Amino acid sequence: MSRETYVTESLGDIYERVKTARVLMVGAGGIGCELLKNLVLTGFGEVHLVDLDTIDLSNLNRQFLFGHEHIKKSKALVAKDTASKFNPNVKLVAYHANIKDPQFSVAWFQSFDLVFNALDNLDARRYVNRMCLTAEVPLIESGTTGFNGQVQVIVKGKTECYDCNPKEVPKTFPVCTIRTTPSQPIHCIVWAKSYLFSTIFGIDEDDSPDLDNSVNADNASEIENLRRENAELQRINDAFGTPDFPRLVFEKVFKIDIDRLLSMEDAWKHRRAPVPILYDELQKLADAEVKKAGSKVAADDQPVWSLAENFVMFKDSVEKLSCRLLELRKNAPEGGSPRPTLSFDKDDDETLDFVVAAANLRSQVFGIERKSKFEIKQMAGNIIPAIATTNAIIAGVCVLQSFKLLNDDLAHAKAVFLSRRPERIFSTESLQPPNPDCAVCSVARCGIEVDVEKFTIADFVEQVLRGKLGYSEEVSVVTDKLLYDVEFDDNVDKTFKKLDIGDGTFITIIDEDEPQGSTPRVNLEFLVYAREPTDDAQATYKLTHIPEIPRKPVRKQVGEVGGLSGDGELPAGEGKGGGKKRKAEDDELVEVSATDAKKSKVETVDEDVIVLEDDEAIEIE
Ligand SMILES: Nc1ncnc2c1ncn2[C@@H]1O[C@H](COP(=O)(O)OP(=O)(O)OP(=O)(O)O)[C@@H](O)[C@H]1O
Ligand SMILES: [Zn+2]
Repeated sequence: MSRETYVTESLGDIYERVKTARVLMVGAGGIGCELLKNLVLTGFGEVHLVDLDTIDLSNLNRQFLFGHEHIKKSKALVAKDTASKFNPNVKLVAYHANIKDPQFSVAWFQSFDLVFNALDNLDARRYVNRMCLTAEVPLIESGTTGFNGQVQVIVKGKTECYDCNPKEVPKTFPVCTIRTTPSQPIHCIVWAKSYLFSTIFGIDEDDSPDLDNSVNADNASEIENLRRENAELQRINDAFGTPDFPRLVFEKVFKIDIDRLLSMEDAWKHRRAPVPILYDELQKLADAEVKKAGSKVAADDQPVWSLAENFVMFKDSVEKLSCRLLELRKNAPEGGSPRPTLSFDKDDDETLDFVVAAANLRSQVFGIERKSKFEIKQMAGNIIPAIATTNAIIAGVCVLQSFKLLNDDLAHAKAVFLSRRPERIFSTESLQPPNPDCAVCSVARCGIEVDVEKFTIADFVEQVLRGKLGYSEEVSVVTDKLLYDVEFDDNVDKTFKKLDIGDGTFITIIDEDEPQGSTPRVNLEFLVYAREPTDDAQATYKLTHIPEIPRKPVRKQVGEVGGLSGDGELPAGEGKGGGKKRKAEDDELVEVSATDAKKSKVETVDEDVIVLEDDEAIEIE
């Protein structure tokens, strides 16, 4: 019997719909490989897949569409080639690209019946969520962490979207723990990865962290020290790429800075004082070890490296990364901005070696246990081991949920949770209606066409928001950062282009005007369409339509929660009051949230913390 006969027998009438379905799968990693296999074997008519990454050795244990011969090749293209052999009747189209690229427009999203997310980061998930809401295409969102997994069905206006529930708050470490009093290996790893690495290789010299906003009575001296250390590091950066550079960095962070810490005698009354380490001594130690062990020094990632091995790797990785960055800068377009930088990637051996060696050397200084490269890779990459079986189960659930959508049976679609609890592996929940306070789905939407090289924030605020749409002074303009509000007008004369607003950028307008007895208007989300530059002196714009922007509903009490009723429609007037979502467990999916700029601005006020954002950047508040 042919495959088609089996599928017809098991799926019955839905198969006709499956055969003609045109679907998009974003991400071809752990879940994506399993999902693509399922889609192809089920006989979905046309599957488009997007992944920006290339195949890494560490993917092969579970991403079974890839083999050794594919390492460094595009995940999307190889996944397509391998899976196309499973079922020649399925049309596969692969893109080696970032889903955020402008080529993937709203119209392109609209051309699909369904979108599947098989991603590994919050930023891309949120982006696809928004695109699907804008394009009004159903989204099946999935994720796994170790033995846990979940699938969520998202349909605009009918269910919660990905952002209806706040995501876990970023894990933070106080600045003083990281900078002055580390006591655990993770503190040294965070220092190496998020502070030292980005100061040397990541931050444009013109754009060093602005700490002014963060100075408060408690951390003023700390911030002052940090500022001075940054300035010193910048000076060392003048020697970037020269043979002296690794030594200068080493002496700065493991001797000069430590001596300065030691001068704060009070700090060491009740704790072990750090002990600086000396370049020349370690060089001697390393020479002796290299003589004995030859090229085997620090070759392995399982054993904990000796002090000398960490020293050798530190120098070696600083040299290699400096060369790499100089090469990037050499090849960057003249006057182009931003200047090239390097970012930490746990799968990039040279960046990992740097973090391992720098973290372990710092651990030595503070009398903390050193860790192996293998362990540090997990800690620095926030890795909970991926489990192939979890991915396979979740990918299966995604397809089962997609049948409900293709069959127009949203009422029977569910949010599905997989966990390792012995009494119940699966739990399900009815889909909840959108959260009326959600800043992403409970919004008005509109497209705006502009010449981004001419149109400024002032034009936008004056002509569009105040002139055309009747907003008051009390309004904030936000992308992934705050661009404008009544107290922040630094950007008013900047063009959209200068602020990185281009084709496909979302701009959110938050109404903060709360007239007596009324609520503010819901957020308005603009999607920018960049127009071909013209010679017009006037900065003009065109809206796709005049949006209706209703006022926010008056907040409901907790408990007024309604699931989808039998016919898949919302019970009239019901909203999500909260509390219905599965309770977070200790081992729940850990997502490090890059909350929207406006929100994080508020949330981190007065905090003396380092915030690890989703993109692993360091933010010092
Ligand atoms: N913006 C994006 N556009 C396209 N693909 C993306 C984007 N962000 C992430 N991805 C892809 O999503 C996939 C997620 O797969 P997975 O969670 O298995 O991660 P991985 O990088 O393959 O594995 P690991 O993180 O465990 O090393 C990756 O292949 C990644 O390249
Ligand atoms: Zn929402």
